[in-house]
Amino acid sequence: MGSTINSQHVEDEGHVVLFPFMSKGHSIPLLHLSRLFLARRLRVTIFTTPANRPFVNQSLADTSASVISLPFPQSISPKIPAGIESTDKLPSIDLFFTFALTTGHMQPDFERALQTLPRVSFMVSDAFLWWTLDSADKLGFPRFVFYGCGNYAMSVSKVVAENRLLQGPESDDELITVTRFPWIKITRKDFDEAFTKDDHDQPSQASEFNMKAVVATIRSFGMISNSFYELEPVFTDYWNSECEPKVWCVGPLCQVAQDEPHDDHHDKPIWIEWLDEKLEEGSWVLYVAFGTQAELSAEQLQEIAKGLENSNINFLWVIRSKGSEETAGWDINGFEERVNGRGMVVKEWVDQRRILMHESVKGFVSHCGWNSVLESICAGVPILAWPMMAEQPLNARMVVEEIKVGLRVETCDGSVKGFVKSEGLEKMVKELMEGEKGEEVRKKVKEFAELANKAVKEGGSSWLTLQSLIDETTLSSKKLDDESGSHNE
Ligand SMILES: O=c1ccn([C@@H]2O[C@H](COP(=O)(O)OP(=O)(O)O[C@H]3O[C@H](CO)[C@@H](O)[C@H](O)[C@H]3O)[C@@H](O)[C@H]2O)c(=O)[nH]1
Repeated sequence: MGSTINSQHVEDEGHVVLFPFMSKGHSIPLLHLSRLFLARRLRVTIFTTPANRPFVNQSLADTSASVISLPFPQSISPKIPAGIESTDKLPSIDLFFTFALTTGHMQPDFERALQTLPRVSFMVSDAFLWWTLDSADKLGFPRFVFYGCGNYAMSVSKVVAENRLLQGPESDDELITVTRFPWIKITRKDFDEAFTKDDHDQPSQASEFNMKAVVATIRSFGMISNSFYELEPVFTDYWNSECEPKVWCVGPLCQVAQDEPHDDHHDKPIWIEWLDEKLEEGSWVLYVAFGTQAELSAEQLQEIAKGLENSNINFLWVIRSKGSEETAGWDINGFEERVNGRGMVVKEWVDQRRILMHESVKGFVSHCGWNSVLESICAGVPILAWPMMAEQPLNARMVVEEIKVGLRVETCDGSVKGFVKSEGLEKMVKELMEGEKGEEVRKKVKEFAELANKAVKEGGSSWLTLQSLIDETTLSSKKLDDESGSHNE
């Protein structure tokens, strides 16, 4: 799947337009998906914005994908600082909905650009770019919605919303049975406050945005899920028998990168060298990282440092590069000196998948962003689940309670997104790396790693699903061409 695709080899079997949402967690999987389309001989055009273009270009440098950037309409929302075109660069995640709603102003430019392209067979655009459905409708091609999350989170959220389950209990921590899946219990805290505290007389930006995304999803041709059937069959079957539109599981998309070669002589960051040393010593390493969006307070960072230091476990901790202000207020240098040799702190962008695949890495403290969950599963590394926002609490339930490939960090008040004291982290880190429960989840995650690998190989469930998606859409597009007598350029 990770083979080099160059323009000479691509035959024009159809043309797909991709429009990823402007955040790393949403763009990375769609960039992987574009490689799969290229490998199936489709022409690929990707839309982005000027500030995101270098990342897209770099990710697809060895391919024939065309990249088009449209201006980001920053002037519409002066609260968004000039030059910020990605949610992971926003000064605060509180600006998320302003940012997401602003993207709607890109529609006229998007449609003008689409009109200059060869006939489009179909489009895949992020669920957060709801307005792209209208553009596809106007220009007469089907739109697939890309949801960055898994089918468990999608299905549970749908059942909870439809049955108004969050409105019942008095306390935010009270367990609520998810009626359609009665073995699953959630709390109000598993969901973002933006959605649970809405005032009906004055709908929030969050509910306005949510409504637009949901309505556009229902009207779309299909949904593309970064998951594989064997990971969550109950929830995929539920969706495809009781909900619309159909979901097509074509993941885990991170597997696309599995065969990408690393030039170890010229491309070996110090943290990989450090992991190599640990492997030579025969020591295991815990990887600690919380994705590209999570905002941790200085106090929380301090407790993490203390917990890791006291655990006596080797660790590699990646702190978001944006966060120099996040690390203010605690003595990171003193900490690094004290754990020298046993722990490493990195404040740069890393190749997370490469770290997880390293043989020395045997555990992952993760916020349970869906990409991190999949990357950990594919690498056969068990997770210490520490959800922080968005659908991460549901992903954490899936990881710990449903497929049992991880344990949960201990919050000091027992609540889903509560503060974690150093003792709660230390205890669970030791359990994950050295305890019996850790051993059980390590065994289980390796079973899923094998299933993930099979799913994307030729003849596997995701491989076949992708083929049927392409067949269905490109055949109908060709039929339209034949009927109208037009041709692809
Ligand atoms: O230094 C870094 C930091 C991140 N990553 C990659 O960036 C992605 C991060 O994605 P994810 O783990 O899903 O975390 P978020 O960035 O927090 O993702 C957002 O998007 C996800 C997909 O919709 C949601 O599941 C999350 O809740 C939401 O916060 C992963 O592929 C990581 O491998 C790197 O490669 N290097």
